[in-house]
Amino acid sequence: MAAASSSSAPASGQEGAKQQHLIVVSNRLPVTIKADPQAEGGYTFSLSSGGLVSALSGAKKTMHFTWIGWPGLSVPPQDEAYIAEKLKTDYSCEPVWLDDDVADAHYNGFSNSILWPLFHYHPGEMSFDEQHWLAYREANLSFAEKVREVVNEGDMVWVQDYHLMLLPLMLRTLIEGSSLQGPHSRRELEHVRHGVDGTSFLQGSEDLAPPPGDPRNKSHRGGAAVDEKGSGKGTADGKSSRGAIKIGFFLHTPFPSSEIYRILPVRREILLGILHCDLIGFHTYDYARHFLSACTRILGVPTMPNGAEFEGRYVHVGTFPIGIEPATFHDGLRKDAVVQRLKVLERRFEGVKIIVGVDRLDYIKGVPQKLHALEQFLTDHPEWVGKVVLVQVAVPSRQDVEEYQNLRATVNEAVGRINGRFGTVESMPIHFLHRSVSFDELCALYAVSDACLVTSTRDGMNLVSYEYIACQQERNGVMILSEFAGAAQSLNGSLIVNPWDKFAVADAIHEALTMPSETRRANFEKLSGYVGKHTASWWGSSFVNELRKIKVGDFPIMQ
Ligand SMILES: O=P(O)(O)OC[C@H]1O[C@H](O[C@H]2O[C@H](CO)[C@@H](O)[C@H](O)[C@H]2O)[C@H](O)[C@@H](O)[C@@H]1O
Ligand SMILES: O=c1ccn([C@@H]2O[C@H](COP(=O)(O)OP(=O)(O)O)[C@@H](O)[C@H]2O)c(=O)[nH]1
Repeated sequence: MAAASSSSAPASGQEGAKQQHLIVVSNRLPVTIKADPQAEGGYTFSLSSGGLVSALSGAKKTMHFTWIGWPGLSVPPQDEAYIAEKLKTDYSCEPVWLDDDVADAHYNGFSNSILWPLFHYHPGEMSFDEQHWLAYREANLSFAEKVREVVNEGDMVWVQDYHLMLLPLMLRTLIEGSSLQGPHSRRELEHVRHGVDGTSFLQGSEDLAPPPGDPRNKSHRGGAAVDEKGSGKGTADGKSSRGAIKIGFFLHTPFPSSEIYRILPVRREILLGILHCDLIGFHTYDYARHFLSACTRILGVPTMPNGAEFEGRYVHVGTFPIGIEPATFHDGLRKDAVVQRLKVLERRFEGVKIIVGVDRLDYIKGVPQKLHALEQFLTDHPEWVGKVVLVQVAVPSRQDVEEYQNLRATVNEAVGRINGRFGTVESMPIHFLHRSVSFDELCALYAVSDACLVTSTRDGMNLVSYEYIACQQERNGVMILSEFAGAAQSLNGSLIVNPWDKFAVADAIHEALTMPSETRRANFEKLSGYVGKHTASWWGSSFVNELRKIKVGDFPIMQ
């Protein structure tokens, strides 16, 4: 652990003593850094917008706060200190530097080609590769070492998302020097800890090292050694101080049914990784239930509806549905530029109904399903041809991963075919934008649209649906929402659809376009009430307050 003076926490004084230190750890830092020879120090820095940044703005005001993450670029070693200093001073951030190949295999490899498809029920897209697993382990270890540098006893560490599922386990072992003796850990921790040559991210725990010649040393779960830095610095300072820090974890994606989850070759290791938390959060009750049932079936861990007993501790499990800051969109809609843009769009589409779609171009977003449903709708209702358009923003995403390149070709083909079939010289049914749009353009697009269509085949939450509602005060447009998005559990007042049923989605499009204004108003009131209350900052403070309240060693249910 850090000496108090090396942490960004106040070293002493009354305020420092009172304020609790919250350390948020996410794969990416919320700061965009760009090399710019004209800028002071050779780099520009800007705070990214996004759910997590808004969600934590409340906590930042009342707590001492540090954000740890990968800065998203590699720089010459001599520039690292300048960037780190700037991040610390201006943004309370601490960078984790990763080698390019480790960053690539961790993010594009294990995170986005293994965990992402599996967690979104696409096992066919999953390509397990032992080098990716090793990079995942190595990157998680680099994050753990950075946390160890800044953390102090009594701090809360909040780990974000599927990129960092081994981190809680590594923090317990590196920082607290405990928890390696339990019956569940003994076997699988070896797989996380030991490489082909038996090197470990810990020293001094040789009791768990596979003996030389042990076949596990050749297992895909072992593999290349953690580098010198990792193996050398990992000693837990000889301390055994369970409960010295509180650890929370939040998963932004779905947690799949255990029948899907158990496909993962390292299924035990990943579960053990997060079971070393005090609090684990999910967007929905279903995801929490799937996680608990995976723990029981795969690890034999005793569970209750709100937690699991793991190695003498109670791991609390809860649902914390994320939200947005609607005020940001309300303010956006008042901007002159947005008001003007809205007028232009209204004139351009006079007499035409607009359906908006905004998705990263990801196979989980069900864009082909959306296009097929629109095609079905225009086939069933030719009277609407020329009177309705789908404006589909498809934000390029993860273009280094093969499945995303294939998806782009599929979607391009479908757009071309449908526009070719239903288009006229005057109008095309689909306006397809394969790029991101500015915040102002997004506000205007949401506000001008009569319906929003979300057809994700799986989606942790889906914030686009919240943002659309935040922009519908005037128009009271209709939200058509996939039952497979986490948002469907909360957004009562939407038309809920099965995106795999193109006839049902086509019917919902018709219902949306012909819905009486009183019904739209009543639905909007319900939706807007929910979005206005369950904001991003509400989410952030709910989780942090829950973590703060937990007493380590408490067994609330099982006592
Ligand atoms: O930017 P990427 O690394 O490609 O990741 C994509 C997005 O992942 C996260 O989204 C997830 O979290 C959302 C908020 O909890 C949730 O609504 C959505 O269903 C998840 O997919 C992240 O929050 C986004 O910023 C990333 O763009
Ligand atoms: O050009 C765009 C269009 C949208 N978004 C934002 O991307 C986020 C998408 O979040 P969501 O939860 O719907 O899905 P995710 O992409 O995180 O899986 C929303 O906040 C959008 O406003 C964006 O960054 N650029």
